[in-house]
Amino acid sequence: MVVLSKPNTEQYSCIRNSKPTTTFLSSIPLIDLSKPDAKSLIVKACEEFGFFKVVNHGVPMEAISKLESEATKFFSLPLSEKEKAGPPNPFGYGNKHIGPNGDVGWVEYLLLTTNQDYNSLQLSSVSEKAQENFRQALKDYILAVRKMACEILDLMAEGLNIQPRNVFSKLVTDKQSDSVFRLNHYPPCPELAMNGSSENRIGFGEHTDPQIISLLRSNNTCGLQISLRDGSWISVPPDQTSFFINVGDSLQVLTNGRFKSVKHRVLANGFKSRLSMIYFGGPPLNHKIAPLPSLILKGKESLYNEFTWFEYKKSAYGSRLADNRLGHFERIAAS
Ligand SMILES: C=C1C[C@]23C[C@@]1(O)CC[C@H]2[C@@]12CC[C@H](O)[C@@](C)(C(=O)O1)[C@H]2[C@@H]3C(=O)O
Ligand SMILES: O=C(O)CCC(=O)C(=O)O
Ligand SMILES: [Fe+2]
Repeated sequence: MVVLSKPNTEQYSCIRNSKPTTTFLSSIPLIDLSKPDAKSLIVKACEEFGFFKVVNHGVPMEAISKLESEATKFFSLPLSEKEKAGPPNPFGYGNKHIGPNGDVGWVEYLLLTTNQDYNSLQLSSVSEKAQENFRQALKDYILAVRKMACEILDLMAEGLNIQPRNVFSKLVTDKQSDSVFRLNHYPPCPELAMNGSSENRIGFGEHTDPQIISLLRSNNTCGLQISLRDGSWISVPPDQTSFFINVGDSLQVLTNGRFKSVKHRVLANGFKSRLSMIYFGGPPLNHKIAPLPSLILKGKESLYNEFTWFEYKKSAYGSRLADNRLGHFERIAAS
């Protein structure tokens, strides 16, 4: 069992009597990637929610199970062993502290750059063989999930009627792509189990993802919520056989606000641990991000000032999780 060092309960955000947090949205957009209507349904989902669920995704169940089992082994190590892979600056093992600006959550994680030479990744002092198994599982999984990311990004371009078809996917296939991979482990939170109270505790605080696209797979433990435009929070029923896709801030800009970067968060659970694996597809650091000209509608203007991914990341790392990071780059409309 993973024991997190004793929490200072004051640090954690609790949510009581907020707008409904337990509603399960019966209609989270569901996309079957093998169906011909996938592209139009993806565009609709990105416009309405910035979020959808994918089946027939092509990621082999074997790659998923292998990584899940390696990650479970890693998070089961004693804290002192895991800490050998930390602190996260920004990459490495982290525990409760998220990012450099004081955010905390009931979570431990491993954050990696996908450009990493995994052979140099020292995960802990466990045997070389065990480390090699973990590295291989990471490589296989990331390769498969990046393929799916490209397929989805190509379908988005097709659905938006823009060319070339790889206008979005080429940013994540680029050798210099600044993509990130994250394993999050949310241990059961004993206080929630004891109280039997209606209180919730934050596992991972509300935020939008800064990159282009995020592909999330979790075990069967609930906790993920998305925010709707009216400010209400919707619980996403877990499904370990599917993937959940988020539009990131950069894709919102590339589409001039047509696709919405979805605000989301994770609530801790009193009884079950949650394990999630997220691939964040990002562009090369020097890539200039601005609305694609073909997506600026006639008579409309760009809603954003151009910035490089490096500039956006730098600004993001100076922000708190819940901050509106895109706000700094919004263009003030000329009156
Ligand atoms: C508080 C922070 C953590 C974060 C960097 C930031 O300063 C603001 C964005 C956060 C986020 C959210 C999505 C991803 O999990 C993440 C890796 C990312 O790219 O932006 C995290 C950052 C992090 O945990 O380092
Ligand atoms: O762990 C999860 O389920 C989601 C976490 C998340 O949103 C993130 O790491 O950016
Ligand atoms: Fe996220």
